[in-house]
Amino acid sequence: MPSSTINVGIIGVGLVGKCLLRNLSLDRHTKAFAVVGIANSKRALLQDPSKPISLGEGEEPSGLLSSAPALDPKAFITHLAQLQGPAVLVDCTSSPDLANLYPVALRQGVDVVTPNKKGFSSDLSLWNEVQKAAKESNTLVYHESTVGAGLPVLATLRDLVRTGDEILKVEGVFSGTLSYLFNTFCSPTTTTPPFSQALLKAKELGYTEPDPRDDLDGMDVARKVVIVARSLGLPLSLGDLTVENVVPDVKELREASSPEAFLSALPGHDGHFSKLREAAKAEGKVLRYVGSIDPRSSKGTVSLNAYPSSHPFGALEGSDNMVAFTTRRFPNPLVIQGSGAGDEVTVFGVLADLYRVHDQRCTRSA
Ligand SMILES: NC(=O)C1=CN([C@@H]2O[C@H](COP(=O)(O)OP(=O)(O)OC[C@H]3O[C@@H](n4cnc5c(N)ncnc54)[C@H](OP(=O)(O)O)[C@@H]3O)[C@@H](O)[C@H]2O)C=CC1
Ligand SMILES: N[C@@H](CC=O)C(=O)O
Ligand code: NA
Repeated sequence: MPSSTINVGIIGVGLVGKCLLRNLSLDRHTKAFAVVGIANSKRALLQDPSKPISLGEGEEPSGLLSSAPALDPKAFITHLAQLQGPAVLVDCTSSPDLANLYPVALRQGVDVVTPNKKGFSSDLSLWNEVQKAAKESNTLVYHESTVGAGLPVLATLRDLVRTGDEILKVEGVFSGTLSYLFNTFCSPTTTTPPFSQALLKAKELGYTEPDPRDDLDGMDVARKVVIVARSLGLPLSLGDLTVENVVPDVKELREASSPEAFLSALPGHDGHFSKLREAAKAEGKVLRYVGSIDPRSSKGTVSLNAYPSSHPFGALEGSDNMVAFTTRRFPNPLVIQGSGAGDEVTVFGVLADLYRVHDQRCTRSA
């Protein structure tokens, strides 16, 4: 009897994972997906597909997990592998340790869908191992939300590459947080908040990484640039990129002992960012944090630049990302634009990936 339902295990039920669980609890998705496991960093609830886990109105994942046993990530994967029918591990953490387990899941026949950038931007050996494990075990890996949240950046790239286009340049505003920060902090039309306040707002809106220093030091954008480069077939790693850290070079910020210590020291350095803004303004420009890849030279850069407001990057608003692919077919670049951070837009990409798996698994076995 062909399966029409995919068993889903979600590790990480914070901002993104909780929003995913809430979406998967809606009637429109329950025919296609049964949530058979959820976990945070401490506990895991495993369930039979006949009694899928769902999150009702007003319920919190912490409530569902309160009396669950301790998480053993390998046992979580084995639970998925042993169930009847196709299964997907959805990693909604930012943990490198879980990313290291993707090959283990794939080799047990469990597909992987994730917005976690760590696994695809860290050691090239892990990237290669993931591709090899997926190929050899005929399993699937999708990670659209690792770049531009749910915006169809990687799907478009895959189509461009697969259909034989030649990518000449990829350039973009890849961070929802930094886009929001510089769009509001450099707004020529509205009263601008101090930089540190804009960051707190970005955190409140769910745009930042669990540790906002990962956004400000450029590493989040660098990871996205590496993922795009590798998706293009370039063997780039973080160490190959030139990355501009926007955190002022002072000990209390660069060596802050915790995210909280960093956030409480930042207001003392608002003047640093105001000076940068005023210098750009004096030239009629605004600040934007941009990543670019030149496939011909295999070089990638991530930096804070000044653009006139008439430039497409200069005209961005809110948390918008903008990714421009200049290719042989598209000498005037193919441009993707839209909100690049936040729970709903990230979950859009994760759900779209889950439906990609569903299309292939449930058609294949039918
Ligand atoms: N926010 C956004 O706009 C976007 C986010 N992403 C990515 O989505 C992922 C999740 O982000 P977000 O939901 O904001 O993060 P949160 O910090 O809100 O949630 C993280 C969750 O992962 C759990 N967790 C952390 N480490 C482990 C571990 N080693 N094993 C098991 N569980 C663990 C946490 O558990 P506990 O509560 O117990 O600590 C928590 O449930 C990140 O990789 C992020 O980069 C991607 C695109 C956009
Ligand atoms: N912190 C990230 C979230 C999405 O990847 C960002 O701001 O872009
Ligand atoms: Na995306």
